[in-house]
Amino acid sequence: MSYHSFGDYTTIVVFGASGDLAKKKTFPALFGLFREGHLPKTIQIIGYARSKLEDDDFKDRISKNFKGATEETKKEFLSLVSYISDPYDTDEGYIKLRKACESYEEKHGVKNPHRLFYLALPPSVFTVVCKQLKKEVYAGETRIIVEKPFGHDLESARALQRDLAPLFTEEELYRIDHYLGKEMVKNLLVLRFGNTMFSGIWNKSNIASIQISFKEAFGTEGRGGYFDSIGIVRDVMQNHLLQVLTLLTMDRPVSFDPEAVRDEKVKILKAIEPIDTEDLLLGQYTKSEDGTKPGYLDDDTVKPDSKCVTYAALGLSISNERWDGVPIVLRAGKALDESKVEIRIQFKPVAKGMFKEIQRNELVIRIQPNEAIYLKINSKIPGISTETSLTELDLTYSTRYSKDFWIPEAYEALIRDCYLGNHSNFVRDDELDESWKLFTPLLKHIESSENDIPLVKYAYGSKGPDHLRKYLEKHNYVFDEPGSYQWPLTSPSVKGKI
Ligand SMILES: NC(=O)C1=CN([C@@H]2O[C@H](COP(=O)(O)OP(=O)(O)OC[C@H]3O[C@@H](n4cnc5c(N)ncnc54)[C@H](OP(=O)(O)O)[C@@H]3O)[C@@H](O)[C@H]2O)C=CC1
Ligand SMILES: O=C1O[C@H](COP(=O)(O)O)[C@@H](O)[C@H](O)[C@H]1O
Repeated sequence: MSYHSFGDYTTIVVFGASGDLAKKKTFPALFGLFREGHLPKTIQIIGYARSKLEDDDFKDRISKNFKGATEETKKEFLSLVSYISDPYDTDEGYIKLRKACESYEEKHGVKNPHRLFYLALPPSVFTVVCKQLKKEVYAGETRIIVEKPFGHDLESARALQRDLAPLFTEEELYRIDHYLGKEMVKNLLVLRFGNTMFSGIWNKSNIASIQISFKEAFGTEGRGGYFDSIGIVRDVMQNHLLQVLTLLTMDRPVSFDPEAVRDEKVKILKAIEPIDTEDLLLGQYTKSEDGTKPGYLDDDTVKPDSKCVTYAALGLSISNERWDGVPIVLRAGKALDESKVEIRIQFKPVAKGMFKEIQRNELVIRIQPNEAIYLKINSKIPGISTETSLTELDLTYSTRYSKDFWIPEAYEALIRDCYLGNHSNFVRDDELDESWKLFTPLLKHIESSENDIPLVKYAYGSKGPDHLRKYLEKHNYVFDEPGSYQWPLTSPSVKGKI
């Protein structure tokens, strides 16, 4: 597939360059791409923010999180970087920016400028920055990476879209959902459509339930103030988990062309039924059992009686020929027992007949940590035993692939895609609209002061609300019988009878 890549003489501007995202993700990703030879050594990178910083202080700040940096590569990369400190809402900074672009382009004889703008900014300033950019710095070919959140609900997302649409075409906008840059998420289409054994069984006749789960072993400590008006549903479900679900359930696109992929994503989003507000499990974490970790409400930056949801499980259903009747659960929580994001697809039971006990097949796709795909299958216990055991076909990346493979971080992958002009892993306007249409009624229901939504308390470091097991069973998920599945199998005592 060929895209229109930006060339050797490109200017990358990071707005909000003094901020947290720029320091933790954007600049380390630019450095990672440079280190791996995926950014030309001739580009220029400009950080823009209001904070008064000397160039050297700025460079110190952004390079703290660089990985795999030798002094030499770091120095080489930082020699491409400069910093402009000016307001977002007046002309002077943008005029400086334009001059910096023009003198660089003139020096290198660039006739058709290539300029990439990364907005690592709070949404309150997106529009003003975009207006100024258009007025003062727009020239040649422009690409703009916009960070989430793209709105707080359907109405605000549409308002933002209305503000941006007259300024930049959809072709110029790259809305980041960083889950689309994760290696295993990028593998979903190949896994599904590149394997007859999967594409043939990917439907209601064979699949009994689907779960997508997001677990974080840390709470909102220090970010409570930000999180309190967001909640876990808006923070990771309306965007990251829904994106994963669309790739997992959409029909086969005619090609990997970005628009072909995104057309199918929009179709499947339209087929998802409105979320049943009676079918929710919502929770908020309390202190850890040993009292060493704080509860959500212990954070001084959140309202003392906050009803903010830090754990949610919700059921979805898709009304189309492929998925009708298959229960789908999205679940996400902060301050749990582990950090893990995975997809579980459980298959329908095989006919018993010849077996007294036989378990279901399950396909697990672990997005992080340690990417893996494993399929639980029944097999005869080796040797003289006539019993079956549940075992797996296992593709764990760390054991299958040598460490020489460079798996880019999500932000590295996405900035590279934008540079190359590949929109596949960015969120299109109609996709965004559909996702808000789906989630806004649920968010209104949860956040309305008239609805006294029950919030189940769970301890920091636990598996989540106690009711979770029952909730999943209600949605057709069958837990392995205790002792029936063990990994790795080290003794022949695991059950299952022929
Ligand atoms: N931090 C993270 O890990 C993630 C962040 N995001 C998103 O990325 C964007 C940036 O995030 P983050 O870097 O954490 O944000 P920050 O709050 O650190 O803001 C970035 C920069 O923007 C400027 N800024 C902050 N508040 C305002 C304001 N009210 N008016 C004008 N300028 C302001 C500040 O720079 P100065 O004052 O110097 O101009 C600040 O350094 C946000 O949209 C966020 O939701 C998405 C995923 C993860
Ligand atoms: O967007 C967000 O994602 C992170 C989780 O991202 P991951 O790549 O570490 O899985 C989450 O912690 C944060 O609250 C949310 O805003």
